[in-house]
Formats: sequence, C-alpha cells, structure tokens
Amino acid sequence: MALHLVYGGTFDPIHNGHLAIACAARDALACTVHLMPTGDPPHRAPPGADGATRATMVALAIDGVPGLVLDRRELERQGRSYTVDTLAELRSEIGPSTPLAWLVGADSLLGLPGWHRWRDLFGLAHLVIAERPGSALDAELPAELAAALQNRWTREAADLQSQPAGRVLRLHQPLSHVSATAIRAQLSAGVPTGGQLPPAVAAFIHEKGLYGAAARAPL
Ligand SMILES: Nc1ncnc2c1ncn2[C@@H]1O[C@H](COP(=O)(O)OP(=O)(O)OP(=O)(O)O)[C@@H](O)[C@H]1O
Ligand SMILES: O=C(O)c1ccc[n+]([C@@H]2O[C@H](COP(=O)([O-])O)[C@@H](O)[C@H]2O)c1
Repeated sequence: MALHLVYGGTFDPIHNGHLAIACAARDALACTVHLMPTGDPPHRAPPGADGATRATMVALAIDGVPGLVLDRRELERQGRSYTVDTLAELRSEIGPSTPLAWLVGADSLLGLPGWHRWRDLFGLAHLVIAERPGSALDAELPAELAAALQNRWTREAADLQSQPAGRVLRLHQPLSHVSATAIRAQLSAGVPTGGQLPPAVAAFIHEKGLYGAAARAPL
C-alpha cells in the first residue's frame, strides 16, 4: 500500500523552503505529501495569521504542484494540535498495515523529546527528517533522543514502504535558509522578501496586509 506522508507545520506563512522540502520528500519517496497546517500549536506563541488564512496560503502555494495536497484536519479539530492525536486518527483511518510517515525539519526533530507522548509517535508512523542549516544531524543528539532513534535509522526509502511505522529516514535535499520568522520580520519592516515566498502567497499577504505588510509593497 502507498506510503501516506504528512508534513505538519505552522506555515505562518508557507515559504519556498517548505515547498522545496515537500517536493524533495515526494520525489525521494514517490508518494503524495499531505501538508497539514497546525490549528492550535501546542509548543509556541499563537501564529500571526489564523488557521483558515494559513491554510489558504498553503492552498495557493501548492496550486498546480503535482503530488502536494492540503489536509485541514488539525484546523477542524478542537483543542491543541498534538501530533500523536493526529497520527492516531490517521492510523485508525488507513488501518494497521498502511505505511504512515511524518515529515519534519531537523530543528523540529531536536525538540522531539518535548512533544506530547513523543515515544508513542514511533509506533504510529515513520519520521522523515529534512536537514536544515544550523541544525546539524551529524552533531551529537540529546542522549534520550539518540537512544530512541537508535536502530530506527535507515537510508532506504523502501524500508518506509515495507513497514507501517517506526523507521527514521534522513532526507538529503539542498539546504534552504528560508525561515517564516525572518519573513514575518521583513514583511513588517517593509523589506522585500525576494524569492522566499511563492508569488501567489506574496501577493495574498500584501493584498490582505498580513504581518504588517504594506499593500502593493515590492515582493
Ligand atoms: N528552511 C527549512 N529547511 C528545513 N526544514 C524547514 C525549513 N523551514 C521549515 N522547516 C521545517 O518545516 C516544518 C514547519 O516549519 P514552520 O512552519 O515552523 O516554519 P519555520 O520557517 O520554521 O517557521 P518559524 O520561523 O515561524 O518557526 C518544521 O518541521 C521545520 O523544521
Ligand atoms: O505534538 C506535539 O507536542 C508537537 C510539538 C511541537 C511540534 N509539533 C508539530 O510539528 C510540526 C512542526 O512544528 P513547527 O512549530 O516547526 O511548525 C507541526 O505540525 C506541529 O504541530 C507537535
């Protein structure tokens, strides 16, 4: 059965770094990528844009991009958007044997031991880790994380197809320095964001004046 790959994020806003990772994972694993904006993020300050607006930006960003789709389930659920709950829900929908995977950046992986019921994640899904500048996976990982990941690492995409959950794959994609925090700061300061945003997302942000962006400011 085809791998079900989910890419969860705050996407406040979605940027070209996100798209590059999603496309790299799609190509490496030959599967559709389900982009899932978080509703009420459990771990950070409330996003600058509400959930519906962040989902609209994801839809604009992936319009016409093969193999990328939007999953709104965390926005439609009440309460905190814990990944373990999302994966349990997906697992009950797709059954026990369909492979399921969660895509995260290396910086998110380093914070994994702080996630709600984090050890249960491995019984529900595989993890696919995208490298991110400044979050080297080759450096020593925190001991409890390293121990949890030991014996799970694989270099073979096929291992994620042949088992339902529990493996960890490192994605070797070109590194991207783009970050939503930096983009929000640039927008509010009136600094052009250059090629960091998909054009339709940049136009939407300026049209709505999101993040303090001026209407008709240079993209
Ligand atoms: N440039 C990037 N390279 C690798 N991973 C990334 C990159 N940007 C985001 N990610 C990953 O994508 C997921 C969603 O990221 P998120 O929506 O928080 O974007 P962000 O740019 O990290 O935003 P913020 O600066 O607001 O934290 C996270 O797992 C994050 O690690
Ligand atoms: O479940 C948790 O406790 C948890 C803690 C931190 C992050 N997450 C999820 O990880 C994804 C990436 O988070 P972020 O903050 O980097 O956008 C997003 O889908 C979050 O909901 C989930």
